[in-house]
Amino acid sequence: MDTTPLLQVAGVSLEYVAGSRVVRATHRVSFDLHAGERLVLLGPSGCGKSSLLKAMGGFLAPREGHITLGGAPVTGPGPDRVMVFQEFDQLPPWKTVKHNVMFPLLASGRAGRAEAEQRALRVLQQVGLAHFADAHPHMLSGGMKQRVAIARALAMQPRILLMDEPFAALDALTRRRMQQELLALWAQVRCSLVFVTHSIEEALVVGHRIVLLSPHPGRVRAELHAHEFDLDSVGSPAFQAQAQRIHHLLFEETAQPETAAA
Ligand SMILES: Nc1ncnc2c1ncn2[C@@H]1O[C@H](COP(=O)(O)OP(=O)(O)OP(=O)(O)O)[C@@H](O)[C@H]1O
Repeated sequence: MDTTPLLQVAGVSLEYVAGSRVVRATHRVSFDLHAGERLVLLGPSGCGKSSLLKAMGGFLAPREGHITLGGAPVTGPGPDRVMVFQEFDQLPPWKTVKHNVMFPLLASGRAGRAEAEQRALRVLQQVGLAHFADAHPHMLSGGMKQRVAIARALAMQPRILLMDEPFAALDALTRRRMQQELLALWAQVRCSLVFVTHSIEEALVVGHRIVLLSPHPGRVRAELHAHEFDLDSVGSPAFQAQAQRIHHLLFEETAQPETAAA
């Protein structure tokens, strides 16, 4: 793995202004993302995980601190960073599955029609939905819709895939299967991934590294390695011990910020 960070989040505070009220979502958060790394942002509801993804996506400018991608400041959205959301309705319902996948390629000018179609069919094959290319989203299950959203993101061949609790609305079995599929897909494409969750187990399975955020406004409480864990290690003593440790760090209100390696 390259040692120069691909993305740097340095001392980033994020705020929302609603009338005269200012809501601070994160306070001086710093972490790096390396090329080909799977990084998880884990923390309780409201700690600013989604806000950090928005900022990395270029949709929210830091109030203080800065975000750089390949050494250049992030000043807005770009096709090098794509987002996958939790909601099943992120696919325009009037477009077929194939056209949903082709749309960002065409809209961003990344590909002409023939290449967009070719890429769409290839990624749909990768996510096991080649037979549903001409179906409309309402004909798909929640898991299938999320597969289309992932295919649409991967078709863009982004440098960074930003995923905001993509499996949180799925039943437990489907969620497990989707985690497995995501890891298999990642092994093929090896793009950099930032994955937001508030599930400790999911964080350990998906992440090479976990940035643990404290409650609102989010601060970095700890950084932990999770390279050694996958779906097969769920339930093992080492997995349980690391899950316990994270649980303790998340819920121990008096704990001081620390940097910890597993
Ligand atoms: N558009 C907005 N306007 C005002 N405040 C906002 C807005 N979006 C988020 N916030 C506030 O910023 C804080 C962080 O929200 P954010 O959604 O980033 O947290 P989160 O960790 O992703 O939460 P969850 O896990 O519940 O999705 C919260 O206090 C939230 O109320």
